Amino acid sequence: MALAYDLGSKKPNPTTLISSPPPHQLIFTQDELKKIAAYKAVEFVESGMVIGLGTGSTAKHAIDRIGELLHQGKLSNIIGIPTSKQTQHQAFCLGIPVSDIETHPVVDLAIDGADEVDPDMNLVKGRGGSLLREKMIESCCKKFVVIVDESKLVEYVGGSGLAMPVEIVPFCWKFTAKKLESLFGCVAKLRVVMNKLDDPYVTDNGNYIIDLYFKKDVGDLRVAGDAMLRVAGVVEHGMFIDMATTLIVAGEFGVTLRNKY
Ligand SMILES: O=C[C@H](O)[C@H](O)[C@H](O)COP(=O)(O)O
Repeated sequence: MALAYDLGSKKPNPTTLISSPPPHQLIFTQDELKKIAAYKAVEFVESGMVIGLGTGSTAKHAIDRIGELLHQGKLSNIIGIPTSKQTQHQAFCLGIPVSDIETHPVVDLAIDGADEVDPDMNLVKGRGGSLLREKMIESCCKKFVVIVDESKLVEYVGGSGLAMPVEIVPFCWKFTAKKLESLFGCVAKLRVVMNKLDDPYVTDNGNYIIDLYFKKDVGDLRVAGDAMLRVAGVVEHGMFIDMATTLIVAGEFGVTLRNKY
């Protein structure tokens, strides 16, 4: 075992390198790295577990793998809790039995991707539009395994310069967007359907997404998150603060695994 990089964090680094790149280094595509991280996470899945099934291109690989292991008889009695309609459909197609957190309020393990991961394992999620259901499910799981390729690692939340998604109610959305802009000095854009610039993107919950673009670090994440939630019209934000318990990163250096708790 060897210790891996820590992205400049001053804290002791508990990251463990669990596999090294092959001697004649292969170049993996980003999707291959996502798949490597996803397969590693599925090693945590045991028969009889209730599993939170994430959303997005990385989580998709994990769900495919769970379906494969079920069909091979290597896993049994799994119950999946999908974090989106898209994931529910995937689980259905793979024959993974599904439920929800009303019927199964205790989730053993959730596996999901992320858009950004900071050195404290705080996340940005929701660029795929599923942040609300993800947060509802992943906040009640015993273990939350986040799977990413190395491109998702940032020095601070918002550090990629890309969107920080916020789910809002459609009613007077421009008013809510302006409030968020003036509160944080950021740029707020309504998410629209790809190739249909006049059609707002509508979440599984019938809401809109406002993407915030910050010019600098938002500072204390809890303070910023609480301030967002105090804006009437905001349903939830995409910062997942202190929720991830395990982080699996796949990169050209190999795969690292880091436990927070
Ligand atoms: O709403 C989408 C989710 O938060 C995804 O987990 C996140 O956007 C990462 O997606 P991907 O694995 O496709 O990069």
